[in-house]
Amino acid sequence: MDASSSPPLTAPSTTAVELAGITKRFPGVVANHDIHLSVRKGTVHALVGENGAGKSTLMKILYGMQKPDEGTITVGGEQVAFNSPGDAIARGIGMVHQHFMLADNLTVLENVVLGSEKLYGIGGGARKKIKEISERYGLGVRPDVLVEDLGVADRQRVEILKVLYRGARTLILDEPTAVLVPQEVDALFDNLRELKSEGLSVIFISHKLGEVLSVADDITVIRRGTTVGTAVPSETTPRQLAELMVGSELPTPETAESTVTDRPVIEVKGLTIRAGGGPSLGELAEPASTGLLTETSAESAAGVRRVLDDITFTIHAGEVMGIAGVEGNGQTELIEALIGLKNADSGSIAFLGEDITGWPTRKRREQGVGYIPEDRHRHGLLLEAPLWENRILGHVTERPNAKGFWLDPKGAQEDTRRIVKEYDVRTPGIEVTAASLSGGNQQKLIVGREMSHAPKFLIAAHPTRGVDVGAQAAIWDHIRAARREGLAVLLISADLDELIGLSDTLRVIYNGRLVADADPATITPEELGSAMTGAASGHLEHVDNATEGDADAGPEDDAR
Ligand SMILES: Nc1ncnc2c1ncn2[C@@H]1O[C@H](COP(=O)(O)OP(=O)(O)OP(=O)(O)O)[C@@H](O)[C@H]1O
Repeated sequence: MDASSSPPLTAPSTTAVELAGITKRFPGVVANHDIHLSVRKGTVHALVGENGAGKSTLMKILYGMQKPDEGTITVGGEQVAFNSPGDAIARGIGMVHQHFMLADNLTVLENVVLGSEKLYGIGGGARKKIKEISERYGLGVRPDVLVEDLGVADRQRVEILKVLYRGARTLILDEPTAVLVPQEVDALFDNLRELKSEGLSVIFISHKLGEVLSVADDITVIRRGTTVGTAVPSETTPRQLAELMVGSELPTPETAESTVTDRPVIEVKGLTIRAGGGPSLGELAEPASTGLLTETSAESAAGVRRVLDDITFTIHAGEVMGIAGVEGNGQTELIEALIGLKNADSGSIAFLGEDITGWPTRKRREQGVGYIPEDRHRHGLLLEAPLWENRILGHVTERPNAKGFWLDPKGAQEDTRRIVKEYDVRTPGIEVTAASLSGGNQQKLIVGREMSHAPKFLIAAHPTRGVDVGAQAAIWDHIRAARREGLAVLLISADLDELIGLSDTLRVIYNGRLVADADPATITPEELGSAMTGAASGHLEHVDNATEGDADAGPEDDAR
């Protein structure tokens, strides 16, 4: 592709992109029905709607990943037909996916030029162009750092730069703020304003309606596959926007009183995992993610880096303990150690008074540990299997999926129907594959499955990621109801409103250590965000791990 093939800056029309009468059918579902979307140049245009409303489908059509059954696409005043993302890119359409697609072991420059070597070469020319784009839009991207050394927000900026490098004039951002802390969201919005001021357009998909109202110039609402209207951000409240999405009035959420007891359900003492160490127990395990942990306090004097460093906590029946932290600070390893996918180098885990440190994953699950995984595609679902088989996943030996030693498909199928109904999973049936569900509906299925086994301890990683506001409230209600019955929950979430709203106790993880406690009743998302990035805050009680509890993490502790 040639950079000069992107549309000229001064096209006569003020409309960047127009989708008209778009219809797209899948077996049993009309994903888009006569959709209209008109994106003005130099604006941020938000696309909102419930899970399964048809947002991703519409964007896949605009990005050339899927072909519409009916309707037209117009870019810069000219009607186009895309057969592939390459065609869309050539017309100045770029997409930043929710799951970043960068290669960790390559530099920023290598990642950016990969597949686009013809544009500006792979050396000086490319470096110059990257610097130029970075400066022009205030992205602060350095071409020669390794992607694995970058945090989530920096990776996102590299993704944005990558599409700009390919000549994008309209950028599609799919839930870009789901993984960012509030300060990073502000920085992203500054970047978007820079893009706008240069005449570029952004299509912004998000379930966070407050953010939508603060950043969008125009809003299009999609309901059940059809455009139901537009909203003017300055004249709309988040609640009104949600009601427009749903098509009815929203119930006011109930306020939840504390249900915390003094009965310990899970007791973790001195849990330590060194980088690269600890073979996995489960067949689903993945290699240790080192994330941001490249230096500083998690490194012992002996030079052995710890991705989890002397973690000690207790969660009681009826308690939700939230852990706040920027992604990559040890959360993944903590979750995997608790569910039995990763061995600890030292420390112990007790469940209802019994030491389960060496137990395999299946035994933990059978005894009442529920698990909503971080990455639903990798650990939560068999994408190509039907919904009812996904109901069985992780619970092969348990009722209603098994009778004695035998699988009970009928039992699983019946119960899948119940989950679909109770958790409002929008699907034409239980025989369709998990891959054909929208992202939010996949998440609802997983939450429904895990809650159905009446867990005593639930490991909930981003339980409502990608889920719309109505479904989020419903999932919170399910978790709160189980908490009243004595469920203990470890909640890890990038959504700080969720952490603050759902947690009884709140702790901050940084460089593999629990560094501070926060009171969910008084802390604000901004204060919590600062604490997560290592900054001090008056509303936090800083914890000295070494003196907490009676854990003994071993002799190497002295080295710190
Ligand atoms: N490849 C496919 N095969 C079958 N059905 C599909 C496929 N892709 C999407 N669908 C269906 O089309 C509808 C719209 O899905 P889409 O992913 O566009 O929703 P969405 O608005 O992006 O939802 P979410 O907010 O949950 O991401 C859903 O009912 C979904 O199940």
